[in-house]
Amino acid sequence: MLAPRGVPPLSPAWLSGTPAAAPLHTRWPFSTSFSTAAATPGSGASMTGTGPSSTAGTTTMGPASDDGLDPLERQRARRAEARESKGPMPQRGKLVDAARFRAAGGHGGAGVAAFEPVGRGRNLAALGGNGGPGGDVLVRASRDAPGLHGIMTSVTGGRGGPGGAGGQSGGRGVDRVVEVPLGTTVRLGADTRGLQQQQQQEQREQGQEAGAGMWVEGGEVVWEDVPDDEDEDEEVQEEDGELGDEGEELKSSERPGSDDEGTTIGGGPHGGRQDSGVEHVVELTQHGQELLVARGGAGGRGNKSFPALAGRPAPDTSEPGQPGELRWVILETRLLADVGFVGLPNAGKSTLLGAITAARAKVGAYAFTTVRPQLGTITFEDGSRLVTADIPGLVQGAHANKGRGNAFLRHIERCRCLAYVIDLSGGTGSKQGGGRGGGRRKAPPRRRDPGLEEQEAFASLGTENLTPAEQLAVLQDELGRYSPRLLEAPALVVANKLDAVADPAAALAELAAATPLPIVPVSAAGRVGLRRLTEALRVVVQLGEQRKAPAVGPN
Ligand SMILES: Nc1nc2c(ncn2[C@@H]2O[C@H](COP(=O)(O)OP(=O)(O)OP(=O)(O)O)[C@@H](O)[C@H]2O)c(=O)[nH]1
Ligand SMILES: [Mg+2]
Repeated sequence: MLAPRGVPPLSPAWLSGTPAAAPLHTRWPFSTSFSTAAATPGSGASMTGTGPSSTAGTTTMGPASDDGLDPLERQRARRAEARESKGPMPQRGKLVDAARFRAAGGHGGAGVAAFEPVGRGRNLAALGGNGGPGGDVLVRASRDAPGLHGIMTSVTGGRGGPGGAGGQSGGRGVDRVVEVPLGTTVRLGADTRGLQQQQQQEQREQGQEAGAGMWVEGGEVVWEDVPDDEDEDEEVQEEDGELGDEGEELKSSERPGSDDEGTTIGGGPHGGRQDSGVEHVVELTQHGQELLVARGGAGGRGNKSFPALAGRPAPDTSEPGQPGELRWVILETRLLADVGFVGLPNAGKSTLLGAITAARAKVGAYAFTTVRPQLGTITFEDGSRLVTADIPGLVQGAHANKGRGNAFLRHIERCRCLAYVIDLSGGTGSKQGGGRGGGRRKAPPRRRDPGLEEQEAFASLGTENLTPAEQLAVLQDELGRYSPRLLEAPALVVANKLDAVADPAAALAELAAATPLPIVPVSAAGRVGLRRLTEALRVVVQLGEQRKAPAVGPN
């Protein structure tokens, strides 16, 4: 079946006043010549893929000294240190547009009881210092944060240092910062530790708990009913475990307005269902904007801070530090990637993602090998980064939800720029080329998702029967019918499978005649033209940003 004609012409307004009919588009600041002989693996960009990188604690700090801590507290400190030394627990490289982590303010340092002889040694003065406050956990918006896919599952502020003899106060615990992309919505759950303490306080006030309070034991104040935060930690850890290989990515039922894919957030930060217990919703839009999500606990008082009564021995009372706030933090971002790969099934999108980033998306010579968007990061020599998303293949009728097209179109909507990935060998009758599996077609593996059976019914709608220009027409038609705004996104065309075409120049010229968009010829499998492609993607994103600039000004 041929693609529908009469696709609305793309407006190349963002490429000011340039001719549209050149066979290869020379207006780009990179060369459009190509050679099938010279493989250009990678690019000036290094391929960092989807590795964890977005969470940045400013520093980590174990307990400075356990002096003055009781054995239980020392054990906790050791365990906390061991947990810290394990480093971040990255989430897997697949799409994450919502993530959740547990934020725990650092435990306050213990105050100490210490004495100094006064009056020819006959009396003792109390000189035990206060413990330092625990470090806070903050969420900071950064234009360099690649996405939410590297967020740690649990972030704990540094522990406050214990007070010292001689009246010295303990040091402040180190703050931990989680970096998120601009436009991330942060939803803060209730402070579970605070709530627990509040409940216990209420129970005490109602007299249900006789004898609740504090007493001095072995020179230290013991608080009755202070919750055992270590046990609480264990509970949370178990909960982490239950999330299994989904990491902390939210289940769709936990997200406001999420679709069956579990990846799209509808209704905006305030439009969706409120998660129970969620107290605050804040959107971080400015680079460097910070939100304190869990405050560190107060340091305990040393005995120098307790009143000395005349004629009585110096007070030997000191307090342990207070635990920090503990709450779930839910992060959501609407922007999925800088560039989305849009193409029919089998066009080679996943192969391309794997070739220009370190992401290892599954590749197969059958339609719908990719069932969920995959992310990869290109890191350029100057340190700048681009996040690319491999979106599952679209079929004709996607706008009417054929082949689960709506879910995929929603992902496309959330990409800054688009790269139409076209199989240059399509519709030529040639049987070479990976589009046809290089002659060997693998059977689709068993998949867990029952909805995919429907997709398999569309397996014949890959690139096989359509010429490059027809593929592009189908894609643009589907995007335009779903949302005309999608056709205004900055875009380029990636003419893939160059190696599988007998006369690439003719095929490219034919494609160029059908679109004003820049065309970058590549062979993802042969690793040809990849450097030029990554540079071109960077230009598209930059041009998109320039174009956007006046639009965001005051109107
Ligand atoms: N000859 C040739 N084959 C390629 C090239 N790029 C991809 N292929 C083959 O094309 C087939 C489909 O590749 P994928 O990367 O899985 O295609 P896709 O667009 O991700 O497909 P879906 O996930 O189903 O949408 C595989 O057999 C690849 O080996 C290329 O540059 N040249
Ligand atoms: Mg794929």
